[in-house]
Amino acid sequence: MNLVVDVGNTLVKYAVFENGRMLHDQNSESGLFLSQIKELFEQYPRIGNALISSVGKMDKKERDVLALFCKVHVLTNASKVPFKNSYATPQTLGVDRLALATAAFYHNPRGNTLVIDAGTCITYDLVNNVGEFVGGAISPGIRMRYKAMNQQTAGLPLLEPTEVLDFIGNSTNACMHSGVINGVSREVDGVIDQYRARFQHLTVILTGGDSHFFDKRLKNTIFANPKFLLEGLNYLLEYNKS
Ligand SMILES: Nc1ncnc2c1ncn2[C@@H]1O[C@H](COP(=O)(O)OP(=O)(O)O)[C@@H](O)[C@H]1O
Ligand SMILES: CC(C)(COP(=O)(O)O)[C@@H](O)C(=O)NCCC(=O)O
Repeated sequence: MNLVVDVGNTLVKYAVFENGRMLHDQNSESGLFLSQIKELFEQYPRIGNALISSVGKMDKKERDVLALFCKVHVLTNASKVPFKNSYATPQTLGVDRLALATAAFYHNPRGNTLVIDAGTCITYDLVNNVGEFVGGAISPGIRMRYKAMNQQTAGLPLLEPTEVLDFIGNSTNACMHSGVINGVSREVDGVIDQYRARFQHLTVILTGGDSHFFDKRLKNTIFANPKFLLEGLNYLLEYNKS
């Protein structure tokens, strides 16, 4: 059994796999993860290997505690990946994006795949039909846009994301929701169109904790897969075990 841990900039997500099948998955605020480890290993004592991917805050203590229970691998830019990495600065590429590209590669090995991950940031990652990660984009995430408007103005409140009824807002709150939610939907659709114009028969995967705020608004066809990154991590754990 494998345990994979994705430490993002907002949440820690983890999952237990056996023979490629996800048996359990959970979200946790970063401070809470440590207290959940013991319980997890009581429930799944056959976990033999764990892979940690972190672009957020996971300190050494958490890794050391995990290492008391099983063999721990840490995903780094030097880890083996099954695709060709053509990023010009592979040493600065987020390891979460390595996992997304790996999942794209295994799900669609001979096709062009764009993965959009709406988390703290929105990332776009393209793996082409010859198994090459070519890059993508990083843009501010949904909550980051709300926070930026609140923090960098004197008069705008901090809002929780919500459904937008019309793209024309008729109040401060409605205008902010339109700017963020309608704006992100337009951004994502526009970016997908750009990739479709360059890559034939493009498959688009949408994932990430904030994707549900705009997925229904997209005009492009996408496959929603909230567990895509965790699946990529399990592939990478198998690939790096030996
Ligand atoms: N328990 C939770 N605590 C905080 N945010 C949550 C929680 N459950 C879902 N979310 C949503 O998930 C988003 C984070 O998405 P995620 O893909 O986990 O980002 P990251 O990988 O950058 O940590 C948050 O912005 C929030 O809207
Ligand atoms: C872009 C990211 C901040 C996304 O992190 P997330 O929103 O998933 O928490 C992360 O992948 C990262 O720190 N990347 C390093 C820069 C790069 O990928 O080129």
